[in-house]
Amino acid sequence: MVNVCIITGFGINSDYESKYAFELAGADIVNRVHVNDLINKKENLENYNILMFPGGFAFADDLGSGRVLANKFRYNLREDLTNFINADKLIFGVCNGFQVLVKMGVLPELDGVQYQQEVSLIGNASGLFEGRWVQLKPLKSPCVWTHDYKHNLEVPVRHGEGQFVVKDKKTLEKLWERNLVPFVYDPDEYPNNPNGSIDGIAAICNDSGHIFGMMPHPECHLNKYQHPKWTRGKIPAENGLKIFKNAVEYIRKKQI
Ligand SMILES: NC(=O)CC[C@H](N)C(=O)O
Repeated sequence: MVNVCIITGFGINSDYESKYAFELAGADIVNRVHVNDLINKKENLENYNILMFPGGFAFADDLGSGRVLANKFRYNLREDLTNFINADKLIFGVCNGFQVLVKMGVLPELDGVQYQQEVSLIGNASGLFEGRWVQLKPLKSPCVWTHDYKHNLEVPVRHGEGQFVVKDKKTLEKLWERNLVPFVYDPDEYPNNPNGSIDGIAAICNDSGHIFGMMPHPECHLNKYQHPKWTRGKIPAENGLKIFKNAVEYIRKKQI
């Protein structure tokens, strides 16, 4: 069985699209689960094998996007999350969800999960909220979620704090040495790189390829009708649905 837990509550707004993406991808159970229901034990992560943090404005981006929700998990659900990660299950964070994962310190977890932040996503270099479709180039990586992308992926961005930064040069070197960057903005220049991320980094994964985060929204490009040029231009060969299908097929094969 492929059972997906999609975190919701407190200003998250891409949970329904994310649920639909996993249903299209063939998951068996896809539940939107309020973070408080996990904390109050009304729900339990051990009933799931895929966990997604969707986009939105959790806690209205107070203290910086993703910070409060990251702390809610880090200080109330650390044991459950660690068990989930150690069971080789899959975790995905999109936009606000990506911000949560890096600020919780579980991505990229270069020296094992220690809940210590190693990278961040800060205010866009433009100082503006950026919203548009962008091109991403897939790169070789262990990422389960981006397996077998052969063409540039076109997906929308909509964020104010998407600038990927690292705590030091060593961290950046490790990300490249270990191929932990599954997507870069291509071309790596504004406006296609909407936020000024270092090296055009749009997404990162951990060494196992099970934990993955990206700023653009693949759940908003699941079919050609969502693409802005579907009535009058060339539709890209691949869309965001493949990310969700890769995850569902991985779990089904591994029966985790
Ligand atoms: N669409 C989103 O998830 C936005 C993330 C975050 N609120 C930001 O503005 O950067």
